Amino acid sequence: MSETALPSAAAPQSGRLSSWQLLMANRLAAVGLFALSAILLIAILAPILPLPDPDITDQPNRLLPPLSPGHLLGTDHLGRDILSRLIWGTQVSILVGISATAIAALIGSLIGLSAGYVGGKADNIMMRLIDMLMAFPYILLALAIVAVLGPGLLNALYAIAVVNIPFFARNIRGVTLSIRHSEFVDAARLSGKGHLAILFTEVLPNVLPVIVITMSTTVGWMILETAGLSFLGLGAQPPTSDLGSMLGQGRAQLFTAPHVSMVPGIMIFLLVMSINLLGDGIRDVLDPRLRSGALNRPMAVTTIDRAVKPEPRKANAALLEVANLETGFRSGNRVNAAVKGVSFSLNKGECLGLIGESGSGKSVTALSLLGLVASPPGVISNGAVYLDGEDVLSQPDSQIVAQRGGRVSYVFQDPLTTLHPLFSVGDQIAEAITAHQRMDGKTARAQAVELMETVGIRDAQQRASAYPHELSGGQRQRIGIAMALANDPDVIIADEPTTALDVTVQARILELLQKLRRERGLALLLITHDFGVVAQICDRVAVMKDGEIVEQGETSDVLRAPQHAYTKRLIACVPELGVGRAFLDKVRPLFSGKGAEA
Ligand SMILES: Nc1ncnc2c1ncn2[C@@H]1O[C@H](COP(=O)(O)OP(=O)(O)OP(=O)(O)O)[C@@H](O)[C@H]1O
Repeated sequence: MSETALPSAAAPQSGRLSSWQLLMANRLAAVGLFALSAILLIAILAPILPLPDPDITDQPNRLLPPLSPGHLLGTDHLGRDILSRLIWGTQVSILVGISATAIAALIGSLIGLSAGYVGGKADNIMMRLIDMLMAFPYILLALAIVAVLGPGLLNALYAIAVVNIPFFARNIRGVTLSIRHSEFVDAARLSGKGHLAILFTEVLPNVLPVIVITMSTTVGWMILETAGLSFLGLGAQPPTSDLGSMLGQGRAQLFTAPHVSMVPGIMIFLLVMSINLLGDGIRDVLDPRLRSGALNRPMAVTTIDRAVKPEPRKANAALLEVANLETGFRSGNRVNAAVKGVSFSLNKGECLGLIGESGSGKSVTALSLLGLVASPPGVISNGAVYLDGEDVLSQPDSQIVAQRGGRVSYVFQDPLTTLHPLFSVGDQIAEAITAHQRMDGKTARAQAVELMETVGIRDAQQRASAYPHELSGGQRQRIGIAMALANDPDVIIADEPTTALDVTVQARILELLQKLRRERGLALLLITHDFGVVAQICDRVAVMKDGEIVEQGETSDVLRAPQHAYTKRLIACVPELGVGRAFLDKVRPLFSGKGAEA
């Protein structure tokens, strides 16, 4: 983690940027866009430019060099003006390339969408046919198609489109497969939507960016392939010419008049290069992670931009003390504060509950403690986090990384998303151990099994080989706790560790945390939105609202005499069993009163 200066608003790291800004921030894409725009403009303006007819031959003036009077780029072997042929030929090449891409994208995407969505036998048959197409070398296949249809620009276009259909079909099928059983698709199915409606309103919008990206990255390739067929005399037929046929006709004069073939060659290079650079840029812009700067992040560190550096605390400081912490998220030039001047402390063996409604800033506070708020866009703009009196946020990155999972560890809300799906849980706990301690794999694995026993997993030896998806929600959460305990930490931050679990499993997990706290003298920062949980295990509680702590104190005191209206409402939300209507009557005035805060 580093104390970095605020990057300029124009830099891609500065938060959410518009698509245009993001594209322009990518210099190569910007160069590609300007080069392509210039080429397109000239090609479009071809009919009104003062150019000689590209097909008029002039034998006495054949093979004139560039910069000859009246012929800026010289003439070819029939005395035709190369500049005029180049501009008209570029227009033809672009039109053919774009049309071939559109045809391949349309047919390939429809095949991919239906194969991926329907699955089963239909998918198998379609994909095997696609495999057969892909098994031929593409140029051979294109040549075979042109041989059957006959030479000509239109037939070359069809051939190039056909050989590229598999590319689209495979890509789109893959994406469709991955989303066809997503929750939102299942929800649409449950709502009674038909297959076609689901395919076009639920699946297609999610696949569209991939189609656009694939098109933008293949159009250059298709122009090149069409030029290849024309070069071989199978594409554009005289008098029509495209860049490939110009290149082919110049081949015979390669040594006597190299400009005849070099000029279209350079244009093909510029055209394909600019399209590819722009295509790569568009692909990056369409990736939502890039918009937040996620792909620019070098590592999990939070930018710290504090005007005032805090003093170290004196001796006898609390184990963990958070002083006036302010964390926000950059959006363009602004920083939107998510945590505003939060202060609390936690002693050895103590449990502090951090409670508040969704979005009140609990997780951002917890992640700020060891610089885990992703930057960009996160930034800590004020305050300090003291661990045994030393400000963690002033320490070098290596020291902070060593504290993570070492002295302070986290238990996250949903272990299914935080555990690696491809490694056994035993290996993952062992990895958490070896990340901080030197030991051989066998010892680490044995310790992992011990930890699994500590957190109450039966048949730990055997279950250590299980993968996360083979365990129940409660077991996975126990694995999360075992990983947090791996290096005997001083502080455990548990971010809503029981939210995803049913009440009986929740009670057992809370009991386990309580037991570990007593036995190991752990300090526990428990993040929750449930006062019932706080009442069950926390010594003290801090209530958060809109990024601020509005009230804190001993749990029993806060429960008995809450001071803030918001705390009263949170407490009132814990239902009492068997009270029924009386509970609703008690709660209703708290939420409908004129003075009640939103
Ligand atoms: N990456 C981000 N970019 C912009 N704003 C963010 C980001 N992450 C969090 N926020 C904002 O910070 C605020 C606090 O979020 P936080 O996740 O801390 O809430 P929370 O109290 O933990 O909520 P929950 O109980 O739902 O997990 C929210 O307004 C949220 O929109």
